[in-house]
Amino acid sequence: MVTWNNLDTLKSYDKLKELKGHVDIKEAMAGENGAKRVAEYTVPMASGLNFNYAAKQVDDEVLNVLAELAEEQQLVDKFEELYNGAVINTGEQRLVLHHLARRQLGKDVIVDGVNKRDFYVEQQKKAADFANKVHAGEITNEAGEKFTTVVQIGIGGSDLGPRALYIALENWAKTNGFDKMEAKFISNVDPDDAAAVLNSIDVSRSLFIVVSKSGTTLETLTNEAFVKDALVKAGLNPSKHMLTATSETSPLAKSDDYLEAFFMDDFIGGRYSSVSAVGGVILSLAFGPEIFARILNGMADEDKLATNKNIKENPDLLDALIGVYERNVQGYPETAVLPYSQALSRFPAHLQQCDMESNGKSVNRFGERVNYVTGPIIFGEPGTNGQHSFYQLLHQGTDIVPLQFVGFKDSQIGTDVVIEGSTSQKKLCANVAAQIVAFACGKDDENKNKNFEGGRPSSIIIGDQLTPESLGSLLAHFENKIMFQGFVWNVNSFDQEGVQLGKLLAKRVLAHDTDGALKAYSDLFEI
Ligand SMILES: O=P(O)(O)OC[C@H]1O[C@](O)(CO)[C@@H](O)[C@@H]1O
Repeated sequence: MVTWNNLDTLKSYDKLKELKGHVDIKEAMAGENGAKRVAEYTVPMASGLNFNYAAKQVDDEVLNVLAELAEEQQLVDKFEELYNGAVINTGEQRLVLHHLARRQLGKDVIVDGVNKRDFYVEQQKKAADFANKVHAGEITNEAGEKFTTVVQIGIGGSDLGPRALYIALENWAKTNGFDKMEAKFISNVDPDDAAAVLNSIDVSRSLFIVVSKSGTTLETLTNEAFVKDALVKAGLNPSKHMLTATSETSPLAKSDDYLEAFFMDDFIGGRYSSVSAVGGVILSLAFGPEIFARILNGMADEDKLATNKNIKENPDLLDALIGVYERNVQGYPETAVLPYSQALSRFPAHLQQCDMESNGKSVNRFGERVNYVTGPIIFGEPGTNGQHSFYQLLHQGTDIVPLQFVGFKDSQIGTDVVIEGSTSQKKLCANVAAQIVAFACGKDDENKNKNFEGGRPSSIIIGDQLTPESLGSLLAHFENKIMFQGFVWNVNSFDQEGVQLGKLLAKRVLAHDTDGALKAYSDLFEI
């Protein structure tokens, strides 16, 4: 049986606070010591990935206390409660079942007589069957022509994850013959977003998936109407081009305006929903069902590692614990995710929602304000581009920002060129290796303007190539890291009350039900 306690009630946390500044990473990474750490401080992940934390400010003493904290806070036990169907989402009194959508880790989870694993598998098969019929030309447009393009209409978790995963594999799919359909995304209520996509495709050959778990999101419903208007103006019947992915209780579920409806339930939160129909329909249409299945397999293999109570064999838990040490003991408010892979260009954006909408909380799961900091600010861009953008601050700024690099030995397309003795891929990898050492070890210079203090922590997740499996394992790693950190902070990582007020005020503006500052700002836009 688990107990839910605040971080500052734990004896291990008191011990951890005593270890502030305990490791001078500049010293620890110098010379051959550094080489030994790089070899020692690494944990295998799934799908051939490895989590290397040599440049993080930890040693065996810190790691031992982190292991005590994991045990005292019952982190893996709480994960087991979650995947066995406990009501972990206390804010909405819901189960949290996104792991079950990729593979069953524990017991059967039965809700209202329905086996939830069977439900998820059934919806994945429905998406696969539909996609196969579209690819085979069995489902066509009214003129009998094959559909060539699929457009997802959604926002937040109904956009960010699926879009990041599509972009991550788009070139891999083209290189390996899995590019079945072109995919596009409409998310913002800004009319230019939808108009630009509509202007870039042949709407007569396009399918549109209206993706909204709630079925009530203003931007998505507005963009659905925007697209329907374009279809009608093109002389097309929208109901022959529109699909929906929504919860069974949403208003969209009852509409017959759709060629097909795919369902998710209330137990997979939007920011964790790429494994549901939210990601499954568009990825199965774009790449084929087997590729979506391979992503899920990569996720499931990483989830399995997360059930290990030995933190040195559990990369997701270890990364989470080091992040708590950096946030709550070292006092770093931010962290950056820096993938040295252009294909992961939207992955940091997805992690911003996944992490900050999960752990950006100041009350615990019982509604009591906590007296310690919780979720960090997440940002990031692919390398090497970030080096020409915000790395100045990362290297010489007054704030220390812990860094999370991701890198691959091989590119996806394989086209490369040797210039001055090295390929572009080698240049990319050389840069990320160099950055880790530059941040950790710095460079002494009498000219303080040219001095690099070093002592700036980073980790790297490194793999051979970004494939469906390694992408899945990478995504699961961060999802599980966020979950474990939420357990440490005793917050509910699975609701999002903080996004509701803005929506309500926007509705008041549009209904001209405003006063005070709200009216004044509305007047500025002549609404
Ligand atoms: O899928 P829906 O219900 O349209 O919600 C879209 C997004 O809006 C939020 O509810 C708030 O940002 C997210 O949690 C969610 O992913």
